[in-house]
Amino acid sequence: MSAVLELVDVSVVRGEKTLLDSVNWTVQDGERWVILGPNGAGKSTLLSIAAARLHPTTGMVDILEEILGAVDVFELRPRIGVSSATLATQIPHAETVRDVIVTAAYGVTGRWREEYDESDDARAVELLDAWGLGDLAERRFGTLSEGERKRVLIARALMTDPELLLLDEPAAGLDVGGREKLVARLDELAKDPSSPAIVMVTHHLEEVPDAFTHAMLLREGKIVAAGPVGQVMTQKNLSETFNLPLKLVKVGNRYAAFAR
Ligand SMILES: Nc1ncnc2c1ncn2[C@@H]1O[C@H](COP(=O)(O)OP(=O)(O)OP(=O)(O)O)[C@@H](O)[C@H]1O
Repeated sequence: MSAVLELVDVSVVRGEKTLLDSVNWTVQDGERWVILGPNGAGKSTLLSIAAARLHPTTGMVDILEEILGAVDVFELRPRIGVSSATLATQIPHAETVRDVIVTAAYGVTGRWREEYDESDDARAVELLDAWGLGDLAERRFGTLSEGERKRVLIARALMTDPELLLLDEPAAGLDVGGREKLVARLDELAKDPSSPAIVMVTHHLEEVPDAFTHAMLLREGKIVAAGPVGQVMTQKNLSETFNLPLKLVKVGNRYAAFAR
C-alpha cells in the first residue's frame, strides 16, 4: 500500500476564522473513507484541498505523490475524480448524459469541438452500463431526476480512471429508495479492488456503505477521531462531533443515530 493523500499539520484560515485546524491525515491506496461532521465543520474545505482546488494556509499536502504548491495542478487534477453539487451546477442542462460523462476526458463541462477517440467512447459506454444509465444516454442532463443526476456525476468522476475519487454528499436530496440504491452501488464500488481510493463526505450515518473501511469525524475544523470505521463510529465520538447526546444504532455494518 502507498499513500494517495497525506496532510501534515494543515490549517486553512480566512480572516478571523479557522476552517481547518492542524489536520494530520493519511489515505492509503485501497482505503475507502467517509468524512462525517455537522454543517460548517470544514468537510468541503478538506475535500477541496484533496481535490487540489485549494491550498492550505499552512502545512503540507501530498496528493498522489505530488506536493501541492510544487506541482502543476492542471496535470494533477485529471488524476482525481470529483463528484459534487458545485460541479452539477456547471453542467449545461441541455447536455446529453453521454456527453456529461465523456467530456470529463478533457476536464470540461459542455461538449464543443474536442475530439474523442474510440477508447473514450468505449469508456463512457462502460460507465453508462455500470451505473444503470444505458437507457438514459441520449437524455438531457436537465431532465433527469436527482437520483439519476447523482449517478451521472459519479460515472463522470470515474471517466478518467482516477487514482483518487472524491464524493461530496453523493446521496443529498435523494428519497429513501434512491439513497439505498446509491449506497448499494457505492458499496459495490468500494468492494471492487480495482476501484481507486475513495473519500466521501456526508452528514448522515445512514449513507455510509458497509464496505467503507475508514472514517474521520470533523468538528469546527478539527479531527475528533479518524481511523478504521469500527473504532471511530462510537456513540461517544459521534455525540462529541455533533455536539448532541446521540444513540448509535448498528444494523449489519450500517449505522444510524438518534438524539438520546
Ligand atoms: N472564504 C471564507 N471566509 C470565511 N469563512 C468561510 C469561508 N469559506 C468557508 N467558510 C466557513 O468555513 C466553515 C467550513 O465550511 P465548509 O463548507 O468546509 O463546511 P462543511 O463541513 O462542508 O459544511 P456543510 O456540511 O454545511 O456543507 C463554515 O463555517 C463556512 O461558513
